Amino acid sequence: LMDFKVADLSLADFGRKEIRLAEHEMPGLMATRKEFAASQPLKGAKIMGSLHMTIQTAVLIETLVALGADVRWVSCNIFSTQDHAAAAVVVGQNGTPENPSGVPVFAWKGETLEEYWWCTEQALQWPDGSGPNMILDDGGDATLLVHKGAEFEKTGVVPTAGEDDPEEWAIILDTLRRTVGPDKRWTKIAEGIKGVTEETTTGVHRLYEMHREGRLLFPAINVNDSVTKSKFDNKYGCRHSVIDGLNRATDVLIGGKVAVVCGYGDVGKGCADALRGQGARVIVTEVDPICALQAAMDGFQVTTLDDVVGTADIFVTCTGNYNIITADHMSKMKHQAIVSNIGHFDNEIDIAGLARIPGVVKEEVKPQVHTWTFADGHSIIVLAEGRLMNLGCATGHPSFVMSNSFTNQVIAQIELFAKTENYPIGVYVLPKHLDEKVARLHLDALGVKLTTLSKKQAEYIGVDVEGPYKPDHYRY
Ligand SMILES: NC(=O)c1ccc[n+]([C@@H]2O[C@H](COP(=O)([O-])OP(=O)(O)OC[C@H]3O[C@@H](n4cnc5c(N)ncnc54)[C@H](O)[C@@H]3O)[C@@H](O)[C@H]2O)c1
Ligand SMILES: O=C(Nc1ccc2nc(N3CCOCC3)sc2c1)c1ccc(CN2C(=O)C=NC2=O)cc1
Repeated sequence: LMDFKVADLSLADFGRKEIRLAEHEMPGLMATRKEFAASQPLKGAKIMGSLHMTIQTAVLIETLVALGADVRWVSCNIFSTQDHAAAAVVVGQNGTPENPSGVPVFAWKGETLEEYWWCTEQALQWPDGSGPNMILDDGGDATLLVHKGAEFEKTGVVPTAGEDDPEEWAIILDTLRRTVGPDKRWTKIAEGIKGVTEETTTGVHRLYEMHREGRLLFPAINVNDSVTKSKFDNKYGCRHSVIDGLNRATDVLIGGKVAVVCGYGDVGKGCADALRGQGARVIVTEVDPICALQAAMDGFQVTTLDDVVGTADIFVTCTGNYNIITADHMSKMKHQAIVSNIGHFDNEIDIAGLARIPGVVKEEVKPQVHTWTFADGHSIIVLAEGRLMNLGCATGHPSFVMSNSFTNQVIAQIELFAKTENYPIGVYVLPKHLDEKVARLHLDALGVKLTTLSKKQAEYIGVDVEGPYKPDHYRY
């Protein structure tokens, strides 16, 4: 009998239909299923995954299984689970809600923090008491729990805080106190892990920090910095989903309006391009002269937020920085200006400051869309309460974008599991030829025909005919 905990198995049929549609939009993952069907490179792999339990992630999970892996899964965010995706993964392609035969998933939308860490603990232990030999992480929480558990068992001393939020750290400590013991469970789990592949900037930062401090217990592949992951996530994902979020939230006509994009990095470039595509007059704000020059070269007006805060209609922050749009800015905005963030978690817009303005009144129009009315009677519309509007007001990135990110994950899992000897403890990025391979696996679906270098041409530019085509420091 399989162990799992999800919201509602009866949603499996709906989830399966959406997974089928997503598979068509995830050609990289489906191509790896074909390429590796015979060789089963992940046979023997026991993968614990901690990554948003969405429809796209379901396709990733079932790809890992198709390559031979034994998988257990949790979400890495208490709100990001799509319950129909979780249900479909548990039931599996041949099971029924009465007789599920898929993959153990411990995730549901709206977990408490205690439930979140309970789920992570469940997925790190197989029914026979053994642990995983691979981790697939997004944000580093699974890697953190294993490391802090092993540290606690080794020193016998309560480990120092690994989480910024004291409430969350207290919950992790409770988990550790309850599970750390003479059986050295966490030490055994850590010793059994060949490596971890990490999805995002936050998790990668934590890995480099652990390695720098000599605390990293197994090798890691930084998937985030694959070009075919971060460019897609940041630029093409947001280019699609900033419009998706704005339309679902407000249905405002973007054409003819003035839109301000704060930050012209990968995300800002995608957002400015998308908003211009809808006919908005886009104004960019930047602190970096190079990015500001790029914006100007791309035909955007570049000025300060103070210059345009009273005349613009739509604001999108994508700086990765904090306190970009202040309460004072918002009080000066025109009636029904739309304010949104697609950049850093939840502090690019000063919502707390806005709430402290005397006489301001917040009203929910519908989930994730609020009006804030000032004492003088004018209002602004704030999306997702200043949090990531493409997640709060839309469904994150489209499947094709995630196919690029997740094909990197599958290739990285195979690298670490099948070629562990090539990866002494440390943090690695995928070699460029594998990054290029991810791109190759997506070309047929878009009808792309690549040109082949002649031998002489390859020699002329100093590359192999088959690539890699660029030096490691090349900026795409
Ligand atoms: N919502 C999503 O789905 C999603 C996807 C990918 C990345 N992100 C997040 O978006 C943020 C930006 O990502 P990125 O890859 O574009 O980063 P980036 O560093 O490439 O770009 C950020 C830009 O903002 C500029 N900036 C910093 N402070 C500023 C300020 N005060 N005013 C104006 N500009 C300022 C920087 O100079 C930089 O050019 C990050 O927090 C990233 O985690 C969100
Ligand atoms: O974080 C994600 N999603 C998310 C969804 C809803 C949500 N609601 C929230 N709250 C806050 C408090 O008040 C209540 C509402 S926070 C929140 C977060 C998320 C990130 C990346 C991908 C990337 N991705 C995949 O991994 C697969 N497809 C994708 O797009 C997904 C979700």
